[in-house]
Amino acid sequence: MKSIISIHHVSKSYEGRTPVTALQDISLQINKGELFGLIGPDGAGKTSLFRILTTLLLADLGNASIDGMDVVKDFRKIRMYIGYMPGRFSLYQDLTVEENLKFFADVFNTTIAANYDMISPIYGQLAPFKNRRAGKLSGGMKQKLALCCALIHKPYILFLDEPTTGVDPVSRKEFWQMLRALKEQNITIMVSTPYMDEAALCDRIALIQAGKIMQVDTPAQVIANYPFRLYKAKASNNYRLLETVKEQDNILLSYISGDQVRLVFKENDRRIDFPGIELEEVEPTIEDCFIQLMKNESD
Ligand SMILES: Nc1ncnc2c1ncn2[C@@H]1O[C@H](COP(=O)(O)OP(=O)(O)OP(=O)(O)O)[C@@H](O)[C@H]1O
Repeated sequence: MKSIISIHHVSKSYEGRTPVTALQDISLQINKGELFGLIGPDGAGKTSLFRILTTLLLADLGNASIDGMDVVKDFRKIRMYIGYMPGRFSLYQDLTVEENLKFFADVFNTTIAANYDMISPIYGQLAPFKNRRAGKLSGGMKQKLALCCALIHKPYILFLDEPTTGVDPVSRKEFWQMLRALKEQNITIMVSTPYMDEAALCDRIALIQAGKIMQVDTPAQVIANYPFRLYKAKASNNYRLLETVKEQDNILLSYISGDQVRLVFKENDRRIDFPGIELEEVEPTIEDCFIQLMKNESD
């Protein structure tokens, strides 16, 4: 498959009293038409990578290209073909829905009418509120408007930085349906998220932590690559259970996930010195894979 976003050995640090290494030797290829997820917690380096790819920040080392255009030399050209939705949607709070959209259309020397077909399925939901100021919209509505603004010049590559952070679960679900529909129109989408459950909705994902890519694969293959048998345990007090198992030498991994403790045993010794626990083998989730890879990196 043809790659449309190519990243080669990109590194980025920020100077300051405490210098921060935000990206360490990142290499990635994103294929044409892919819905690609960059999955990682706050501070992992997602925004830094997005800003380098959208020509807003220079890498210290390495290079990247968008559809054959270099992010440094060809930055003007790239900006015409990409759409970027930054984290914390960059809307003008005092402008109305329609004024925001018109502003972004003007920036790209186009009009809402000329590109209405591109945004109509999403803008249709916003139309009843077109005279409302952006600052008075709900999180889900802001998110839809920000997506329309990123799409108004008909880009064929979209960069969406944490578009679902702080948005309610229903809007999150709707948003992913919109992304699927955009993918059907042959738009390549690179999207970042700290929500591990959203990883399953991508064609391929990169798991990023502390500026390093730990694994790149399809969500199903990331799960298939999990190297251990994983168990869930429930007890009357999960925190006490966790403290107990951390003292035991037959436990390789232990952490709380939701209402249970997740456990990986060394070899086959499944002894737990805690009364009345229920133990059951489970399929790993992307979050389990992430935690295991993080542990690998720190060992
Ligand atoms: N302008 C800056 N100056 C100094 N440090 C920075 C700057 N921008 C980001 N960082 C630091 O670089 C690291 C990576 O930040 P980045 O914003 O790229 O990560 P992220 O995964 O997008 O996280 P978040 O969701 O919190 O923005 C973090 O430790 C962050 O504090």
